[in-house]
Amino acid sequence: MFPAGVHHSLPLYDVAATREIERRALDALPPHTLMRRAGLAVARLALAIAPHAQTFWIACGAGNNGGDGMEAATHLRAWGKDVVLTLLPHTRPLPADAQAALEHARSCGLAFAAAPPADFDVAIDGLLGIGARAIEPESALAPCIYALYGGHRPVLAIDVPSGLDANTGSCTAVCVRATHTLSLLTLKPGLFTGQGRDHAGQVWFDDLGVQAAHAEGISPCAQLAVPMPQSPRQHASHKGSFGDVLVIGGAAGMTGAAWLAATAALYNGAGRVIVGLLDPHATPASAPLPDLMVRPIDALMDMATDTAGQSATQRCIVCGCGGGEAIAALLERLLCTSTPLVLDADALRALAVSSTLQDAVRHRTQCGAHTVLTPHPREAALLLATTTAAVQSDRIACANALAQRLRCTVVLKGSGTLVAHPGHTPALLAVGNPRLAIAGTGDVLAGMIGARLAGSLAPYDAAIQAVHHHGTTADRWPADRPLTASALACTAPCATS
Ligand SMILES: NC(=O)C1=CN([C@@H]2O[C@H](COP(=O)(O)OP(=O)(O)OC[C@H]3O[C@@H](n4cnc5c(N)ncnc54)[C@H](O)[C@@H]3O)[C@@H](O)[C@H]2O)[C@@H](O)CC1
Ligand SMILES: Nc1ncnc2c1ncn2[C@@H]1O[C@H](COP(=O)(O)OP(=O)(O)O)[C@@H](O)[C@H]1O
Ligand SMILES: [K+]
Repeated sequence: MFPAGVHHSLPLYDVAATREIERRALDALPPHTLMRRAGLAVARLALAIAPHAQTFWIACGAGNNGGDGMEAATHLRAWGKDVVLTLLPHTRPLPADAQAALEHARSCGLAFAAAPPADFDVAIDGLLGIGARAIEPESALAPCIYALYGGHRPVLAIDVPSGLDANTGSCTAVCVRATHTLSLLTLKPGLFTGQGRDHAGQVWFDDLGVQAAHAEGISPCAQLAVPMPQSPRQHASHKGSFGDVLVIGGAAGMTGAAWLAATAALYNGAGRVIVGLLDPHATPASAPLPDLMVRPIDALMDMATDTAGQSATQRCIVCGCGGGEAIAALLERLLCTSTPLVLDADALRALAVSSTLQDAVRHRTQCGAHTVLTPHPREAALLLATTTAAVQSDRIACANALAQRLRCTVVLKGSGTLVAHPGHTPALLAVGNPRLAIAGTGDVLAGMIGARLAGSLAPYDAAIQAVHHHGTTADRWPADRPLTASALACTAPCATS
């Protein structure tokens, strides 16, 4: 058992895959072994979370998630704790494993209380696991769910917070808000994206000793990603070794967006950063740093579209940050180059309404050129001709669909950012926090990706590394220091992290 998050790259399995792994394990092990292991793991974690707690409320549903809770109860009771067990009313018999757990609990002297305790030190949520359907507000489950987390005590969710969709991280307003979740057998993607991070709290993982042996041939639906460590720079190098980032954007009133992307590219290791602003009145003197080069937009476009004399892989174009409507007219030319491209913001909006530009993106890939799109959910919805709510209701599927449709790398931003790339398992990064929900942080991410592409990283790796740096920097930001996009732009990744 260990905490899952930013330190380990781990496969994520959806419910169908988890059921198959569970079936194989159940076939291979003596009856009830898995649930006994699950119960012990839950009890151990509950005690680790609150070593001095005395009263544990274990809320059990009528499925196997409840069975895990009953097994946990037997251990906590044996360790001298006061255990209050409740069981949701049910009309159908319990599944066989849960029924065995119930009989085991009774044989250990445990009885079921008619109602939740008036007070408790720790609550354990065993109401619903991967068998959950969305809980409607009028559901008979609702009062129990509110009572679980309404006491402001630690809440340990077994496998999945009750009501959360384990595949997508979506839920209704009635869903347990846990402080900790112990994912059993497999790690579920819904714990890390959409609304999952708000409901799961700190996620722990226990494979019950079986996953690796029984997952053979079963593909994960995503990978909880940790980037490859960055290699230190060679001594025998020069500024050309680290590539040029060309930033094209910054229409009138939005020049800040281009400066943010450029600054982030500079701090993230680009050899040179050259900016072409679409605002005709902007002057080179307006650059926030003397390190940034500024060219008239026409000159920069000529430079961007002329790859003679320079290896195209040593350059990257970041396009669209504050680009306004003017960016659309430039995109066709830029898409014809073989230079790696990061398309953000207004470039994405232009792409969404033009099938010609979309064809050009696909064509680039056929020619071996790299394109990275960095939509937030609203931009992804425009590109997929759907609604933002539909994107958020299944972020993994939408990121995959967009990457397949446009045959390029897609970074779907937001809580639990996804990096999808045709032929790769989507990467899910459980980093970042709501302090990033401020204007300009997306421009910073575009620049961070651009610097890595200019440094010749493959697009999937460049995106994962940049999202990880962007998110972990925000996660480590001192609580008493305001996080702004410009401060975030001026952060450099460690060579070995
Ligand atoms: N069988 C085993 O030995 C093991 C089972 N495990 C546990 O088993 C869980 C899955 O068990 P189940 O498949 O029984 O599923 P659940 O325990 O999630 O419960 C499914 C039951 O709840 C009902 N239900 C679903 N949504 C509802 C809603 N919105 N309102 C009211 N009732 C609702 C269903 O009709 C069904 O009766 C896992 O999440 C995990 O906790 C794991 O511990 C591994 C071992
Ligand atoms: N609640 C959140 N949790 C984690 N990351 C977030 C959250 N809100 C925003 N972010 C991150 O902040 C960035 C915002 O990007 P974007 O919406 O494009 O902003 P802008 O267009 O203003 O630059 C993205 O990288 C996104 O993943
Ligand atoms: K649960």
